Amino acid sequence: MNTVKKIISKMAQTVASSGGDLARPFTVAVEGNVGSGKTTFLQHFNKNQNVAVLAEPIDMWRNCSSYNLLELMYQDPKKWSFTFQSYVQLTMLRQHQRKTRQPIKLMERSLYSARYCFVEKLCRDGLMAKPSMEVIDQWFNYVTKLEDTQLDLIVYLRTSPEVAFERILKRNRSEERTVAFEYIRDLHDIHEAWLYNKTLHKCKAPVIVLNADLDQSVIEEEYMKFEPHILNKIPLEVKSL
Ligand SMILES: Nc1ncnc2c1ncn2[C@@H]1O[C@H](COP(=O)(O)OP(=O)(O)OP(=O)(O)O)[C@@H](O)[C@H]1O
Repeated sequence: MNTVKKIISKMAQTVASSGGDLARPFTVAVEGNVGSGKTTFLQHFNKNQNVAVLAEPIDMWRNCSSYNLLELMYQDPKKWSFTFQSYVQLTMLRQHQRKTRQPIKLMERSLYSARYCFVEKLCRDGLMAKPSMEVIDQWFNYVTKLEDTQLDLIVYLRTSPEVAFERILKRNRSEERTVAFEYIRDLHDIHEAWLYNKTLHKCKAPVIVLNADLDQSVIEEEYMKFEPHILNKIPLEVKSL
């Protein structure tokens, strides 16, 4: 056996004995406003056998030992936001740490959008008390230093707030019936500041921006344009945001 074959064979044995979980996979977070089409985007990659697709743990938020934390948060944000965000942080951390056999991991949202977009919004609206923010932040700072929580790429599904809001109205999710356009507009502005204008918070991963206003009938073409980067076939230059 030549040397290269020996190395490959040794690597294969090591991977097999470790259950396929050697290094952190190439990790991509799919971000964008509520209603931006993250689910549709993930479905496109679901068929690829090199990609582990991790949907947002929204079902867990709706059923935490039978409590619907998402609904409680929308009904009374002042009372329930800390509880909800604590649980979001825990469930997101689990997603980041989930072992996968595939070399690419595509996550719907991340610890980062929870903190930089949603907690940011609660803070701006005065809906989360300062001591609660401090606890969320200390947890966040601690867990985002772990190797498992690092991101290699962010895909930003960029929509106009009007389109996102229209989609939310159309899907008619029961917990979201009280969502106002202003909420979506503010979340849009925060996503823009974080991922487009890069004026809010630091993040080490490069960002790909997709036009997610496009109709479902043509959006596949937009996905295909960026697919080689998402599948890490053409790595993007790493720049600090
Ligand atoms: N960290 C968070 N804090 C508060 N609410 C959150 C948080 N993450 C998600 N949500 C809420 O959970 C619901 C799901 O929103 P999200 O944008 O994550 O997915 P989505 O709208 O189902 O995705 P898409 O429509 O892009 O496929 C929304 O009602 C959103 O407001």
